[in-house]
Amino acid sequence: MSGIHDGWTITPWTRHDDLSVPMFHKTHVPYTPLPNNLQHLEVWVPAAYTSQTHAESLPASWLPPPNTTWVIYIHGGAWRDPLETAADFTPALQHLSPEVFESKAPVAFASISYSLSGYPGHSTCPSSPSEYSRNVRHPRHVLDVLTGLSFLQQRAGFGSNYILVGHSCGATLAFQAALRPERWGVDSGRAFVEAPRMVVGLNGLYDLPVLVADPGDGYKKYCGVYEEFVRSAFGDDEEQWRVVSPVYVGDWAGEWPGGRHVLLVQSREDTLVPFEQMERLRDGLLKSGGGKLSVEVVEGYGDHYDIWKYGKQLAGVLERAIDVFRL
Ligand SMILES: N[C@@H](CC(=O)c1ccccc1NC=O)C(=O)O
Repeated sequence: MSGIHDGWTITPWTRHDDLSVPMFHKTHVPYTPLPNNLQHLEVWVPAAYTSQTHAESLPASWLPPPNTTWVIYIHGGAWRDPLETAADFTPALQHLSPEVFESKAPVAFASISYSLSGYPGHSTCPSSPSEYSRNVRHPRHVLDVLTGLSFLQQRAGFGSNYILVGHSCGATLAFQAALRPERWGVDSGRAFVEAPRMVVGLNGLYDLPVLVADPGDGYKKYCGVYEEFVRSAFGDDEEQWRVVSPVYVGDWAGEWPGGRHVLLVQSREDTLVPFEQMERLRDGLLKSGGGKLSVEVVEGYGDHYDIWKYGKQLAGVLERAIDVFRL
């Protein structure tokens, strides 16, 4: 694990003083042995948790303490837009209140990049058929996320002590990643991945058949776009669209036994994702989540991308999530 091909040790820590508190950052850490262009992740750890608060660098092999709670982000972009990346998490890290780090329980952050589906019609960055990282289909997206989580867990040893946060299709992926991995064709004997105790969904896509067929007033003009990206990511078998949608999970308590908290954030001003997507998942979680899963809904504000673009709103959501998680 610590050989020369290990993605953790080949990637240096660099110090960043432009975030809410000084942090050490690893960028583009490959989480699989022969990574494509998108199979990498970002890591940030507050400098206060190192023994050298004022140091300019750390040994690349350094790891935060094993009792650290991790907050791990999955970006959106309809499973296909290369302009949304793991770096979308940065504005939130700039806006977090420094008080978050005054607790004795340390917090670190990661953001996972993953392979995308084809987007030959992108206005500025069309995919070409030869780009391996931009021509995958489900379950590759969620398997990449699970591989990234497993990579981090094997190194940093945090187990289920983490909050998985996703925006838009990243929220879909976060809930998929919380379910038993066998669902996505992972052999449980080989897949060392522990589910999160908390998932935070931001302006998420949770019911793909309804999104494509009947998204409601104000959203019908996007039916063609929804259908195009759903077909690109999940293929033409409409039964599959149901199988992959979190809304149709019949037994949350059984499929995510370690789940303790869900926080759903949706803006009514979101011009791309109908509010009803969140309401349908909320109802499903309340119905079969069992006694151990708490579900909280927060109304967000602004348009679809505003929540992460102007990091203040996402920072507030993370502060709330960390508070609930620590209860
Ligand atoms: N920028 C994306 C559009 C997009 O991300 C999107 C559009 C409608 C509903 C949800 C979306 N994103 C979810 O991840 C694209 O060009 O496909």
